[in-house]
Amino acid sequence: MIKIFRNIRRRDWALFAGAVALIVFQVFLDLRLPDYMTDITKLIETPGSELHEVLKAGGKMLACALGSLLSAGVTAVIAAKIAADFSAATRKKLYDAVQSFSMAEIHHFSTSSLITRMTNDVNQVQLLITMGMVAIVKAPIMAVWAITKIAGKNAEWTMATGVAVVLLFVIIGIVLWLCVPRFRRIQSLTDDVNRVTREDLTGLKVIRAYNNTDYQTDKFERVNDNLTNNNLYTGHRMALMMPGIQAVLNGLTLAIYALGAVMINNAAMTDKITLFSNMVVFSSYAMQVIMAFMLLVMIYMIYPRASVAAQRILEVTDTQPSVVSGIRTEGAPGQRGEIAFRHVNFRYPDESRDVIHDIDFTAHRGETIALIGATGCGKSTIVNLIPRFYDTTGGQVLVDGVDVRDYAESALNDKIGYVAQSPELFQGTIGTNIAFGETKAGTPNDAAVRQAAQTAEAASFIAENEKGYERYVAQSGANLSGGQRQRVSIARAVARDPEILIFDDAFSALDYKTDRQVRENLRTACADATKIIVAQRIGTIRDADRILVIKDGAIAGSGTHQELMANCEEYQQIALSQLSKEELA
Ligand SMILES: Nc1ncnc2c1ncn2[C@@H]1O[C@H](COP(=O)(O)OP(=O)(O)OP(=O)(O)O)[C@@H](O)[C@H]1O
Repeated sequence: MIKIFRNIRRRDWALFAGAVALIVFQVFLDLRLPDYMTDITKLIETPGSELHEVLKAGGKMLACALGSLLSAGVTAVIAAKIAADFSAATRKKLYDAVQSFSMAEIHHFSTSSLITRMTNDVNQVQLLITMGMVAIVKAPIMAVWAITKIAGKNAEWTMATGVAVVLLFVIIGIVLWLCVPRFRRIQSLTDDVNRVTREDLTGLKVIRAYNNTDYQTDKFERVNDNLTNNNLYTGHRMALMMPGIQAVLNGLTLAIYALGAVMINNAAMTDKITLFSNMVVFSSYAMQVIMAFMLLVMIYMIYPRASVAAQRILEVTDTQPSVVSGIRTEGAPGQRGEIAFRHVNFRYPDESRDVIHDIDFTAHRGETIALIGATGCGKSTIVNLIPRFYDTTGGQVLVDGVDVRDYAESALNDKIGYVAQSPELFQGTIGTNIAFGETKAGTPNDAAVRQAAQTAEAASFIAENEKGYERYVAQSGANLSGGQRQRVSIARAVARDPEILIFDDAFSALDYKTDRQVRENLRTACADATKIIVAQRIGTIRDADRILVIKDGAIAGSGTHQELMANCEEYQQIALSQLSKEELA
């Protein structure tokens, strides 16, 4: 827990020191109140006392109360500021950590859990700082100070206060024993609610089309009920605690007054008023002692959840990304657009077997290399190793003669234009989406954006809309068709003018005519770039310089369309399943 407080900014520690001074001042003022009360009682007891003397003592009491109020207000403002700064810094740290993660870490934590950790978990720790900071500092100071004030005053009353404190601890102990394990579960149960909600929202169309709203609703209700029941359990027990504490408080006042009544009754006439005044003063100090312990209770209520939240945050920020950036900014001299796989194997984290085996091929500058094979055979996995979404578990991937692991992340990314299987667009405009890729030369300019849109056959549909490149794109490109999204994402890759273009099944939503046209455009506009094309359609890849046939994660055949038709059975099967013999001839 303490480790997470390193995220408190240095200048906020200075504020914290100021808050501690204010809290000490506040406790001092609070504990002066009973002293002035003693003065007033003494003045009333003393014959001949003047009213203005009583008013003067009363005025001091009022000033102390107002001073204490003001200090408490300023302290609360400082605590809120420190907590808000802490949250901002922690969220930034989490964001940076997530940005540095490879797909392996993202899958390990899961997207929904990462979102809960960045929002809800940070809020829990923020709450602890806002409410707990004052309590943690104030409670011990107040308890010790108040105890020294009452110590040695009266054995019976001190004993009653001691019993009340012990009772308080017993009540709090029992409630916390029951609740802490449940507090610990709240965060993971919140993860579950987020996960199901996210799945519901992203799959809304499918859920409705399959009349499966009830199934998903059941799923949601289950996780929602788990969280609700957990909250109810802790809520009910915590609710019992407050009346318990109240009873102890009232019981203590009653005990002090009952003991006082007996003492006053047995005392000589002259001592009765002094004893009465002592009793009133003692009971106010005793209340301060109890209040100090109640402040600690508040921390106990927030601490377990905040502690779990802090652990979850630290799990993310302490995780070292499995893909670590190298330092090379350039490839081997004279090399450009060269990709070489050297006996590459790969196994996904937590899986028991390799999904690709001994992949070995070289792609030269300007070549088009295609990967084809049955679904799930490992095509995407192979191309994902080039931009280092994952690192190989055996062998080497070289770009321009240098192992991809040796490149600085941005230098490697600069060389690559990647088009994913499901095109991911961002909220903005068509123009901002195509110009999305930063390169060494900066953001692609308007001319590059327009040229890329031409190459990707996107220019015509962009021109159809009156806003053109300023047309609004919703989150994930939800207001564009599948084919339009694919064309914008192809244009985005082309606009970077990269050495290497990777198309992971990126033509699947295009009609045959557009598919052919885009490939022709790429051949001329990106003649220098090495193109790696993953595809399911023979038509998309038959003109490639080399086609790799992938079967069960290994290369089952390699050559041109003609060569493979002549000597690769797997390729022939795929080809004949899609095209007639005449078309293939
Ligand atoms: N993140 C992952 N964790 C574990 N296994 C995975 C992961 N992603 C993919 N796989 C598995 O790896 C194998 C290869 O998947 P990959 O996506 O590379 O196939 P593909 O040939 O591109 O398929 P498709 O043509 O259907 O897109 C599959 O068996 C798949 O289940």
